[in-house]
Amino acid sequence: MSDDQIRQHRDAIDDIDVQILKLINQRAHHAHEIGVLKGGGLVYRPEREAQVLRRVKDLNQGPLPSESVARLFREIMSACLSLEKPLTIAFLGPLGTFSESAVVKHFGHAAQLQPSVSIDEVFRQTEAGMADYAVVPVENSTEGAVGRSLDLMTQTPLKVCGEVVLRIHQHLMRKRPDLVGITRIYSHSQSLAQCHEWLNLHLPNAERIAVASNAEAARLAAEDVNTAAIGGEAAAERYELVKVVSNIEDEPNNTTRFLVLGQADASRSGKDKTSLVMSAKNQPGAVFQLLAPLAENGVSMTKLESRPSRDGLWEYVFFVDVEGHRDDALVQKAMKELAERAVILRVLGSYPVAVL
Ligand SMILES: C=C(O[C@@H]1C=C(C(=O)O)C=C[C@H]1O)C(=O)O
Repeated sequence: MSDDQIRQHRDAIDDIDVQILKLINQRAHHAHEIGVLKGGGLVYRPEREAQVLRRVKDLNQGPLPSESVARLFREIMSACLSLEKPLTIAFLGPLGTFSESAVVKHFGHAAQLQPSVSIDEVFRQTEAGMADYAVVPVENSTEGAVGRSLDLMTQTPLKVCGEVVLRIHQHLMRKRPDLVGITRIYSHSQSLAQCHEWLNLHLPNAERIAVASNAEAARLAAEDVNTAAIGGEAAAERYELVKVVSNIEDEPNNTTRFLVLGQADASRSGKDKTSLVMSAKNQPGAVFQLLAPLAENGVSMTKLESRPSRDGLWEYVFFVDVEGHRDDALVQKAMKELAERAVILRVLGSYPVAVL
């Protein structure tokens, strides 16, 4: 291709960029006007954002992949929303954790990050209004439930208004670019567990030390050349460590699911989920009977998780996710019947199925 042809294409791109810039700012103007009309009420509307993202994915005819288009619009909306009001999001810090990646994936880069020292603190700050939303991990495809998040979910007045599904890649990182002389490996207990087989095979003699977060692990590994950390890309970058071996997670489809909590849940988006927590009487067949109204009303269950109840020995609470919104007729009917059978039934919130 000649220089002349390249110049023609670049001229075309320059013209298009002028139009894109103008259109994005027109969009931002409308978002700002909507913000004024909301009059200080809730500015972030998860159901609308999910609809915008689904629509552009459906309309997209390429050559850009729909996932890329959705990511671009995620950032455009993030910037537009910050004109209405910048959102502050609490998550398990420090910076460099997978929770931070989940926040950015869901809210875009215009959101203000508020790293907290523990999952308890994430809930507390959001409940106290020091953060607009909380993002907490609830389950990992390899390791199962994140107990602390679930326990806190039963007590909080916050509502679930979204979910984030994040593909997790774990890397072995340290100051040196090789595996020589590693005596200790730091990581969060979940990450250590997710890389258990790889560690048994490649570093069987190194001591495994569980610490509060992967970012904390990376910080410790940066201080001592005889140690290593396991964590994500963000942790390696933040502490300037070499990724000696990438993708060491035992399960190739390793994903973590996070929930977004705020003062209210979401309205219907057309493709929603509802999270419930309930407890059954301590008698044979109780769980089966408890859940029967879901099947009888054709409401699909996407998750069932049990946790020991904290106020009764050998009593259990159940976390159940169902397809549909709490305003859907069949979901309402099923919940009414569930409420008659359960000792406790609480709706944690309805929210759009993750789009990104
Ligand atoms: C503009 C609005 O406010 C926010 C920004 C949105 C956008 O940029 O499209 C969508 C939903 C809201 O989170 C709206 O409610 O429509």
